Amino acid sequence: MKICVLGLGYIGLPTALLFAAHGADVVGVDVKQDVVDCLNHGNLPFKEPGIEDLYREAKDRFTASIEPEPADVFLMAVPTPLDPATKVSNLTYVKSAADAIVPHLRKGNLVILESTVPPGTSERVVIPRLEKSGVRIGEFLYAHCPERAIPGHTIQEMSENSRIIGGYDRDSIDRATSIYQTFVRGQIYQTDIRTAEFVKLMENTCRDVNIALANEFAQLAEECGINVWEAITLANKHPRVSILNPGPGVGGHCIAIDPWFLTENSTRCRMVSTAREVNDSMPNYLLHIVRGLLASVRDPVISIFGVAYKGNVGDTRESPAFKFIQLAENEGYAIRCHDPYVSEFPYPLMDAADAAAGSDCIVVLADHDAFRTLEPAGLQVRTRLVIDTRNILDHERWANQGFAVRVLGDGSSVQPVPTGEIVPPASVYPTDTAQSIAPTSPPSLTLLTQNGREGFI
Ligand SMILES: NC(=O)c1ccc[n+]([C@@H]2O[C@H](COP(=O)([O-])OP(=O)(O)OC[C@H]3O[C@@H](n4cnc5c(N)ncnc54)[C@H](O)[C@@H]3O)[C@@H](O)[C@H]2O)c1
Ligand SMILES: CC(=O)N[C@@H]1[C@@H](OP(=O)(O)OP(=O)(O)OC[C@H]2O[C@@H](n3ccc(=O)[nH]c3=O)[C@H](O)[C@@H]2O)O[C@H](CO)[C@@H](O)[C@@H]1O
Repeated sequence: MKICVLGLGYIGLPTALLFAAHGADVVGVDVKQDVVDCLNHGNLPFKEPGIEDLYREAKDRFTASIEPEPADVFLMAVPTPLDPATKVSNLTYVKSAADAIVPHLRKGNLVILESTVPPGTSERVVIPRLEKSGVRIGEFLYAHCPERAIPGHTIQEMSENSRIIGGYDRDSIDRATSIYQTFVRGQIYQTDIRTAEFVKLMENTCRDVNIALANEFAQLAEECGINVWEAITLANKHPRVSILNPGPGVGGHCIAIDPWFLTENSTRCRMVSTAREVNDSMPNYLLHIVRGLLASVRDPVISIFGVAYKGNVGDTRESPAFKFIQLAENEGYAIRCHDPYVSEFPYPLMDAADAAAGSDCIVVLADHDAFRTLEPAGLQVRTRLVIDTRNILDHERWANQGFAVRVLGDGSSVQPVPTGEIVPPASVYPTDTAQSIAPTSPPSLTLLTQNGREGFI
């Protein structure tokens, strides 16, 4: 069996390699020549746990190309971004991938769309484009098989998660099921195309709404003068309550985007868009906290630790860091960034010591494991203040080094501690040096447990 996978990004590449490692001949197609060259030279274009081992297993049956080739199965895993101005899905890449399949489409072929799309996209947009080949739907098979794997555990989850397969007809569903069964060990659930499109969006919208609730609880807890992390831990002891974690906002290529796909053709949705607004406003709320704490500091410098959209990934797509930096710069704060997982970012990335040098406030935005054990002893800051938006630092360790620790969602008061002797280095870059930016008294450590997550009862 030959499979042609269009789009060799975070989803398409691991999927292509899994098919190849399980016996299919796979040609992976990407419009980016550097991605194709990178793979054909035996290198991988991004990091993800387990991908090197998978590549070694798959490489004899995998080649990369800039152009699609005739195949038994065509699988599209191309981007489906959101237009930031209109909050409407941008289907350009899906359309161009479908058009690229057209010259090669034959009777009996199966076309699979893995990209996340608004309900109805397959029937209204993709299938009619594929039919321009002269082969009618029914003569070729079609399925929408949305991906559910979570970045950071993509390869493990691609094999172990259950999957939804929505097919045009019985043949489409059965054929797609048998192909995924080559490597999927989770249950496969079958349905129609539009339901599969809808289910994927419901899953991510559900998570977004629940994170928004946690973010609102964090703000309410601060008003009440209590610690939301302890409160969530206790509330989650209820057998039917499972509150998520607050944070600096929701990023990534999925959860910050997909709820808009669900609602773009509806006039009825209030909860979904309100949740988006709550999560999108978290960088504003965070800056409000910073502003209060640094009110008396002249020429304030903020050091951001963690610009990735979440912990332990190098992906910065839709990261709340972008909005926080933009807002802070607009108010005259100088920004210095550190992220041990990210290699490319529109702002210069520094090591922890350089990023903290002369800083008035370290703001932890991403919950990288590396930050849990971060040693503050050598950091030459000007004001000993750290804001932990993820409740992941070892607060006692920071407090022992004289830092005031402000935890998002903890309403106890915190006073920054000026060191008096440290000045910011001349290298603190002015506010306009980013090349471009995407569209985008001593600390009151009232946490009752280490990181306040478990065990206080
Ligand atoms: N990243 C995730 O964790 C995740 C999880 C579930 C679903 N999804 C969905 O999967 C889809 C792909 O996401 P991703 O994160 O892999 O995107 P990505 O940006 O990492 O990769 C997409 C790749 O497709 C290539 N491409 C664009 N147009 C093409 C074309 N016409 N032909 C061939 N290649 C083309 C791009 O150059 C890029 O390398 C999106 O719809 C996304 O919402 C992503
Ligand atoms: C339903 C679901 O699980 N879908 C997953 C999701 O993957 P993801 O990596 O985007 O998801 P998250 O890990 O939730 O991160 C999103 C953002 O929310 C922040 N966050 C998270 C939890 C929390 O309690 N508090 C927070 O503030 C976090 O920091 C980050 O910014 O979409 C993929 C593509 O569709 C899916 O395939 C994948 O299954």
